[in-house]
Amino acid sequence: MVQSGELLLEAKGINLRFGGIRALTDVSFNVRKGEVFSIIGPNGAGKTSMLNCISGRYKPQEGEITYKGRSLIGRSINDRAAIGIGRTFQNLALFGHMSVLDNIMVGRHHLLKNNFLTGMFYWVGGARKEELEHRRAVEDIIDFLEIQHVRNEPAGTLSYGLRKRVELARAIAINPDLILLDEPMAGMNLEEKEDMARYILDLNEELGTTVVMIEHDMGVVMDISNRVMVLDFGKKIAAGLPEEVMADEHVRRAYLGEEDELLHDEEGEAAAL
Ligand SMILES: Nc1ncnc2c1ncn2[C@@H]1O[C@H](COP(=O)(O)OP(=O)(O)OP(=O)(O)O)[C@@H](O)[C@H]1O
Repeated sequence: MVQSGELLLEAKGINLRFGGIRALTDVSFNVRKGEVFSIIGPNGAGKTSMLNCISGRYKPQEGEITYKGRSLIGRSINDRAAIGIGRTFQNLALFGHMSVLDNIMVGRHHLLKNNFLTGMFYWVGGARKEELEHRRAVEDIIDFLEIQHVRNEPAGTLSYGLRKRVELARAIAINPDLILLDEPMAGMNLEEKEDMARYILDLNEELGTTVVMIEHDMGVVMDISNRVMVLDFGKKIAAGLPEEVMADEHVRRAYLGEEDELLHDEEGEAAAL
């Protein structure tokens, strides 16, 4: 999607510690409206911690995060969902015994205006109309992600790739302007990865949702990201266009360690000859 340049999310000087562990050190970055922004880095680099600071799961000891120009610090997780920040998790967090449809309905709960009292006037009040609207919105999401064929199946019986898609559906159900995806392709086969990449791009291009994504698959990152930020040991070591970041010497050393090992092996072999 074309970037409008308008800032949607801004993180400044984020510091997050767990006892003696420094998960994030002075991390600053911004995400523009309409971008696909990827966060990459080796295991333990602080990627999920950063996502958790945005979604409200973790509270940084120092730093500021603003969304649409308003501070997020001090806002609850539900509050952040209500202002349009959706997320998926690294490990699946679906209700396995519930149907796909009901799992996605859970995502809409915070949008339900009617409570128990108005619920008593279900047939005469607006509650029925509201529920119908929600059902329609959920059906649209089901169509969008092409999961009609499993809509009534218990989520726990689906293949891994389909469960990840249902999780994405539930995150979309809150009508997010910003969606945080934690390793959306992890554990998927090539075909499932290609499908997921297409859904993320459709979400971005057709629904205009801004995406912040953690992903280990470099092919996917290069293919679908507008910009990439690299974390290493809790610090930002690079940010920019995917090709710039991949060409960065520091990043190659930190992140593409395998390549260094390869070089060492070649050197080792050469030395042994
Ligand atoms: N709740 C927590 N309690 C204690 N330490 C934590 C907690 N969450 C994260 N950490 C630590 O913070 C550091 C960063 O972890 P984080 O999960 O953010 O990294 P990551 O880049 O997402 O790693 P991975 O790619 O393995 O998922 C690690 O040293 C981790 O052990």
